[in-house]
Amino acid sequence: MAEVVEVHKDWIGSFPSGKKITVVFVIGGPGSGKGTQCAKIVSQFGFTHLSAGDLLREEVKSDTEQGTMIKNLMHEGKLVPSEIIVRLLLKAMLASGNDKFLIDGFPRDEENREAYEKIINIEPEFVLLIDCSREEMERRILHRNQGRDDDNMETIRQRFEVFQQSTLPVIQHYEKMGKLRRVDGTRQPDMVFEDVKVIFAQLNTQANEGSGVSRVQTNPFKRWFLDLFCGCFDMQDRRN
Ligand SMILES: Nc1ncnc2c1ncn2[C@@H]1O[C@H](COP(=O)(O)OP(=O)(O)O)[C@@H](O)[C@H]1O
Ligand SMILES: Nc1ccn([C@@H]2O[C@H](COP(=O)(O)OP(=O)(O)O)[C@@H](O)[C@H]2O)c(=O)n1
Repeated sequence: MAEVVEVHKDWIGSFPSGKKITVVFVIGGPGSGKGTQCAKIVSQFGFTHLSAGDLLREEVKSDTEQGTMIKNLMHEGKLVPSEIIVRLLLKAMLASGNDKFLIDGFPRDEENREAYEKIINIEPEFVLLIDCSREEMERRILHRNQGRDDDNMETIRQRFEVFQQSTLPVIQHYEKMGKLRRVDGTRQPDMVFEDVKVIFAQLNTQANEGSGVSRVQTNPFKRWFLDLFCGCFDMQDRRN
């Protein structure tokens, strides 16, 4: 008789053990340009972009009780329970097959962060904060024209409130850990990306240094000096 294996109903899956998974959180006020910068990061650095807001909007389309609950909370500019968003993130991460993730619009509060640590628990490499003035964010949202139910003055006010009250403690947490990377998001998108690029390029350098790639290969000057030095002593095969 076949053995009956009871699978826990909430089980989503897990990453293969030993595989290095890179996570970067992207946070900022509503309309600060998170989605805009994430699109640029994806095309240049090969990350999978997961927008917490987009995953929730997708869930709203499913005609379920949970979908209706999420729809109402988003319409009011309030946060959806953390466990829901963390499970949606994990599902999307596993489905992507990638190992580099940009998680946009998350964590929005300490509860989000704790649920992530409990369920996914992959330490972010760093947290990119896009800084922008409230007036500029408001102007951008009101011109966004994506037909979003929450892009109206009353909901925008509540979303700013949530950012001030709930997201700032998360920012302070990562700042204390030395993980916060702040960029000035009030400038044109390409100008903002110039700074973002420098931050992500450092991540690539760290990865090379931590992998089997020779450190010497990452620095052309060192490479040139060692070639010269080794050439003098006929050490061509031992230089790395
Ligand atoms: N640096 C920028 N300067 C001017 N407009 C921007 C900039 N970044 C984004 N936008 C525009 O502002 C709106 C909000 O940007 P978006 O990336 O959707 O923000 P978020 O994901 O943070 O809510 C969009 O219409 C976008 O095209
Ligand atoms: N971690 C998250 C992210 C978004 N959300 C909900 O999704 C809404 C839209 O988030 P978003 O990231 O798409 O948009 P912005 O407010 O950043 O423009 C928020 O106002 C929340 O209602 C959430 O509850 N929890």
